[in-house]
Amino acid sequence: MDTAECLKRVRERNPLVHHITNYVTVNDCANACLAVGGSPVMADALEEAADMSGISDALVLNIGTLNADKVKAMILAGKAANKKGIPVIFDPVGCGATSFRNRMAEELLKQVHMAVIRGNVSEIQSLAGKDAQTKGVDAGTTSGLDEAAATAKALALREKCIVIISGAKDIITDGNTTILITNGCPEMAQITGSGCMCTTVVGTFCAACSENLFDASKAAMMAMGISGEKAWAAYGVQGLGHFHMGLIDYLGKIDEEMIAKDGHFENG
Ligand SMILES: Nc1ncnc2c1ncn2[C@@H]1O[C@H](COP(=O)(O)OP(=O)(O)O)[C@@H](O)[C@H]1O
Ligand SMILES: Cc1ncsc1CCOP(=O)(O)O
Ligand SMILES: [Mg+2]
Repeated sequence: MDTAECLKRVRERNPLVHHITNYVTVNDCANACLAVGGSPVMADALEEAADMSGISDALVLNIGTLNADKVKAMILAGKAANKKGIPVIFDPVGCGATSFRNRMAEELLKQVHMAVIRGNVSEIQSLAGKDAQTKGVDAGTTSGLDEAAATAKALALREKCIVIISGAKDIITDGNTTILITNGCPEMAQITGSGCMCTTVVGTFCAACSENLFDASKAAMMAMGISGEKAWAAYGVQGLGHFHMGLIDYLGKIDEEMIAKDGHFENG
């Protein structure tokens, strides 16, 4: 499925995307989902997490501000999502920073089948069992592109899922096919929420195009990167606050023509 077709489907289908996410960027994620054409719902109560996933088209699990109860809700929602056959998209925020986070992330992978895992390089290295240090929620340890791609592939094969490492070039792999998205701009790493929004956008595209999660992930990462480029060009001069809002503006403005013309990738 080409990228323009993926975007068209998101807008036609207006999928419901259940999120259990952090309290730092929750509003950014809800607005990013709406802007690209989805319908977000944030629900983390133990009493309703499974029911909400039961009426949704995808589930996004983001451990940015985790606690023991939130993880229990994630497991209930994740199992309901797996049972229903909707994709679960996992953002292992801060994995590699503390042992609690590492243990909880491992537990989630044990209990729930994730369709897509999206994180920065040290988060994915840590999840893959490599020695990695995450600086709070920011990529700590770095790695060459080839080494990062090898780690992503190994994790994708181990978890039977798609793995995305975001960065200057975003790596997307299912363990067999690997591509690099070259859209985006360095300033995206300067605002909190660009990673979380990426995961939300991936979740929204996967919800609408669940028959081809690789193409959906590719289109979603392109949409995010293109929106970042255009927002920086339009609002960067005014500063990071305007850029932040501009990113959501462009997630709403992006259309089939723009994604087909401005989306760039290389084979990995
Ligand atoms: N140096 C860079 N050049 C281009 N795009 C970047 C760069 N750093 C981050 N991005 C983009 O910013 C978004 C968030 O990625 P990242 O900063 O790795 O996530 P996180 O916030 O989870 O650490 C992605 O769309 C990614 O492509
Ligand atoms: C700062 C922070 N602290 C806990 S979650 C969070 C937001 C992380 O967002 P992102 O991964 O998109 O930078
Ligand atoms: Mg992040």
